[in-house]
Amino acid sequence: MVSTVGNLGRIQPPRCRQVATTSPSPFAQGKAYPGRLRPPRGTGNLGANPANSCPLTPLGFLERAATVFGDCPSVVYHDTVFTWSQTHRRCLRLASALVSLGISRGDIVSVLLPNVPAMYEMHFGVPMSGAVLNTINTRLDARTVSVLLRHSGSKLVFVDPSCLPLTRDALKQLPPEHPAPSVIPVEDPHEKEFPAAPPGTLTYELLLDKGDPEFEWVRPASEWDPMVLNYTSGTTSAPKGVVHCHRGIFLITLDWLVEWSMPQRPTYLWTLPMFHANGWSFPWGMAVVGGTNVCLRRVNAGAVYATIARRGVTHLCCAPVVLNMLANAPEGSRRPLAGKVRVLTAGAPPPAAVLQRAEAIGFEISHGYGLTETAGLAVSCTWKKEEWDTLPAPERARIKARQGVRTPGTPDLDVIDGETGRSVPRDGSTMGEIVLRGGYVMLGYLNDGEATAAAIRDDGWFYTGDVGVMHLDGYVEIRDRSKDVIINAGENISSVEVESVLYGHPAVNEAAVVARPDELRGETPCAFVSLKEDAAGMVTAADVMAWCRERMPQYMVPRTVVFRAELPKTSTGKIQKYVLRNIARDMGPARKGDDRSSTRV
Ligand SMILES: Nc1ncnc2c1ncn2[C@@H]1O[C@H](COP(=O)(O)OP(=O)(O)OP(=O)(O)O)[C@@H](O)[C@H]1O
Repeated sequence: MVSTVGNLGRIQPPRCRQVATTSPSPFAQGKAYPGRLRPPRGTGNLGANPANSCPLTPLGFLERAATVFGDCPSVVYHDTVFTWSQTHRRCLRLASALVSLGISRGDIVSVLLPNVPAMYEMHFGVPMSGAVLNTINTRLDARTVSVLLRHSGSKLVFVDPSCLPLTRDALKQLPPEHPAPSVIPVEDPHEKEFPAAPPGTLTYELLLDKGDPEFEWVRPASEWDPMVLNYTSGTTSAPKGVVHCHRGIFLITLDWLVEWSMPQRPTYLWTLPMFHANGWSFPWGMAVVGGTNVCLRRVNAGAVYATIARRGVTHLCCAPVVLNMLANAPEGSRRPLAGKVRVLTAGAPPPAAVLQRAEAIGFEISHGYGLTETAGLAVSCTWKKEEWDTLPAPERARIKARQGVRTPGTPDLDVIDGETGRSVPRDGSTMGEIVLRGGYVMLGYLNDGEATAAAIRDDGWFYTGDVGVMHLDGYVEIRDRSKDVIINAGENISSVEVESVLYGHPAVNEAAVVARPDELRGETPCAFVSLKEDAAGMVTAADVMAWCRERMPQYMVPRTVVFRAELPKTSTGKIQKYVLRNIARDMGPARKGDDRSSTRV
């Protein structure tokens, strides 16, 4: 059992590709990596020195925001509005109060909160105490929360009133010898349904009252010090504990402000849960640009459209499932967009049809790709305005559905053949594993050296486990997760490609394609489909197959179509393909003639 993440930290720099040089570098004697730091003495000793080697950390963004944007709104929730100088002081109070509770450098502090102001403050206040922030997905079940609390050795948990029963159940499931973390409730005066904490309870606001707003926050001793611990979504296996350091978070935060051309003082709507890979680094990013963080406890189409209109939202991030919800929202809950709303979507493949529908409503969409292990998005479908803006809408959407190129902060990205380790040809069809390297790749998985070594290999690449192709223009496109590829008589079928055709069907709301065992061909595609409300019962499996047959090679056409009212999703909104795969497997091998039958499970 651990209570700190001291076992992760600075590792050997990877062996990167060397650039051939013909003349000796004038800086040959400088140090490539900070070793023992000395003050510079003459030109022969250039390199790292105490003035250029102070640890990079995103925490300093807050102090700067208080100076530059002090009176501007920082966090908005219902009728509560904080300014940047208030947020700065509240985070210092939080940090100092944690220290006075005995929290020290490297301890884990967990958080079970939706997107409320306290959740925003945790992203600064917790690491400013020297602790490591662990945001836990509020939609998990008690058993999983218990596993995570035990695995992380968390010392303290901040809990939303809606998650208190869940937390109590989770704590009950901890083994008797495991020290239970202290629980601090975070009350929400805007939600009348939650009873007030019993008198004498140390709540979040009472804790802040005890804190010192002038606190000298605990700076990292090294930029490699762990700062956050995030568990993966558990789409393919049990969630893994990903640890990131100050340096990595600093780099990815600035990277995305550049890549998304973020202006000063945006109005940013929190539709993406901050517990999901720290909201792709935008909690820290908003402090850089003095944005207004508009918090939303519950995300549904009506609330999102209403908040966009009321607050003049300019930016939001969301998974494709939320984009689909906004695009398919019935007229009643949709409102016309008064201004430009820029949306960044990632987390799962966004079908071209969904992108097209959302853009038709007026959203300006960017698409990125990343993993919990990369602290956010490492790849972006960077838009070539002059070249692509004039294309017809379906073509634009098809191009935008590709995951794209490395962001400015990603030094290297490739798609490689698993056996030879060589780059696949740029032909848009040869599949390989997507690999990358960059300063924000995780330190590793907490207490899991084996999984860390499998993901970060001696060849200097981080292996994503995603299967993709490289297009002629250097843009990458995901074809599947390695576990989701369907192998049909030796031919690889990308489930994502089949899904994107299904999403084009006017009656389809959601679609997921998995492998079903097949007597003759090994595996065949099995499509699970939910229909839009007004199309329920109007479409048959044969209709769906006919739609596919007209748009893809015969071997890719689903041999089985299963209609469901809703598809099972992970707590981060990803369709749980392993659940569907089990259903398809339990259906038994597909036999000749099955493709004429309509299936309803
Ligand atoms: N734009 C995108 N297009 C396609 N897939 C994406 C995109 N962005 C992210 N993904 C998928 O999400 C994965 C990263 O998700 P995350 O880190 O939340 O955990 P998970 O991989 O879903 O869970 P686990 O690793 O526990 O199975 C990527 O490996 C990729 O498969």
